Order: sequence, then C-alpha cells, then structure tokens
Amino acid sequence: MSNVHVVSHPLVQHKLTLMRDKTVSTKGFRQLLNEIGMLLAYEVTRDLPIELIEVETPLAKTMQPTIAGKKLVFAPILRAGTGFLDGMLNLVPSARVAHVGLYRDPQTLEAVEYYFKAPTDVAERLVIVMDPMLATGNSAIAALDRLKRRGVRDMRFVCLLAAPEGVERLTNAHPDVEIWTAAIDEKLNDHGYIVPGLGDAGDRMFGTK
Ligand SMILES: O=P(O)(O)OC[C@H]1O[C@H](OP(=O)(O)OP(=O)(O)O)[C@H](O)[C@@H]1O
Ligand SMILES: O=c1cc[nH]c(=O)[nH]1
Ligand SMILES: [Mg+2]
Repeated sequence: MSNVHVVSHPLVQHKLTLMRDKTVSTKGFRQLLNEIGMLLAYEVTRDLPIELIEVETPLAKTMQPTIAGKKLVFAPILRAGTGFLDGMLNLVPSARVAHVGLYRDPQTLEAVEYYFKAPTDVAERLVIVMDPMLATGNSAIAALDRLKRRGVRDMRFVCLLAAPEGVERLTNAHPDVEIWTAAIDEKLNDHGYIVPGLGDAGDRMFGTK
C-alpha cells in the first residue's frame, strides 16, 4: 500500500505497546499519546519542501535551509484526536488548528458531525488530520470530506492504530491522502473495534468509562 507509511521507529513502537496494556492509567495513556504525537509529527513532516534563505551569522552571510511551501494546519478529530495535538504543536508551534467534531454512532458505526471550526485560510494550507484510531474509516473519511468541502486540497492523515479495513476504505475514498500510522492491526471485531487494538481511545484518554 504505497499510500501508507508505517512508522517503525523503536520509540513509537515501545510507547504503543505500553498504551495497549489495559492496566495503564488515564494519565499514563494521555502522556504516551502526547509523546507519540510528537514523534509522528516528526515523521509526517519529514519530506516538507525546503528552500535556502540568506542568514547572517556573527561570522558570515550564508545560504541555509528553511521550510518552504504551504503553512500547516493540524486538524484533530474530536475527541481522541486532541491527544496528539499538544505533542504536534510542540514541534510546530506556529501551526493553526482546525477542530473536527465527530462521533461514531455505536449502532450504525456512521460518523456524526457535531462541530467544525477551521482557520479562514485553511484551503491554502497543508492540513494534517489526526485521530489515534482508524477503524472502519468512517470518521476519517467524513473529516476529509468536510475539509475538502472547505476547499482544502493538500492533506495527510496521521493515526496510531489502523485496521486493514479502514486503511482500504480510506485509501479508496481519498487516494490523494497519504496515511501515517504506527501499526496496522489484525482486524475489526463485530462492534467495529480494532483487534488486538487498545480499546476505546477517547474513553481511555478521558476516563469516561
Ligand atoms: O474509523 P471509525 O470506525 O470511524 O472509528 C474511529 C473513530 O472512533 C473513535 O471515536 P469516537 O466516536 O469513539 O469518539 P471519541 O473520540 O469522542 O471517543 C476514534 O477516536 C475515531 O474517531
Ligand atoms: O478500536 C477502536 C475503534 C474505534 N474507536 C476506538 O477508540 N477504538
Ligand atoms: Mg471513543
């Protein structure tokens, strides 16, 4: 799957293994997600274009690299996507933020929108959409659809865990959007949960179950 980048960095893999453990505390889970967010931000920005600009050091004028091209928007899918946000903003503090409020209907597994707020110039930016879980793909597809309706043309999707079904559906629905994930797990269960997975990311982050 050429659209998909599995981030195999040992730090990411180690932290993900810790997060899967059902005995990890809410505090620990949130902290790990934040740390992995930072590492995934590093990976998803790895190929950003650079250009040379002139800088004057105390010793000489010199041409040195700086990030060129579109500015960034981070777009967490509420709620669980916000778990990545602080870590990502630590690396790119000047990024703007778009909030995409979606919940997955537990019966139909359809994504239901309840909030959307994006920077006015979002269409001119590179948008990194983030959500720890890519299960059926319904939420990710709905978020990308919504941002495309706002005119966004350049997007990347970052998650922690994906199910093969979600990767396939997202890739078919949005072949122009590349995916970064720390792992692709075995399957979805009958309730649309990723197996072995890590359970319900939002509930584990916020202690709501
Ligand atoms: O690929 P899908 O089948 O759409 O499933 C993934 C979605 O499910 C979870 O959100 P949930 O609806 O539980 O909301 P929450 O983040 O507020 O807990 C998760 O954070 C994703 O957004
Ligand atoms: O395994 C899953 C699937 C959807 N949402 C989650 O939080 N976990
Ligand atoms: Mg949830």
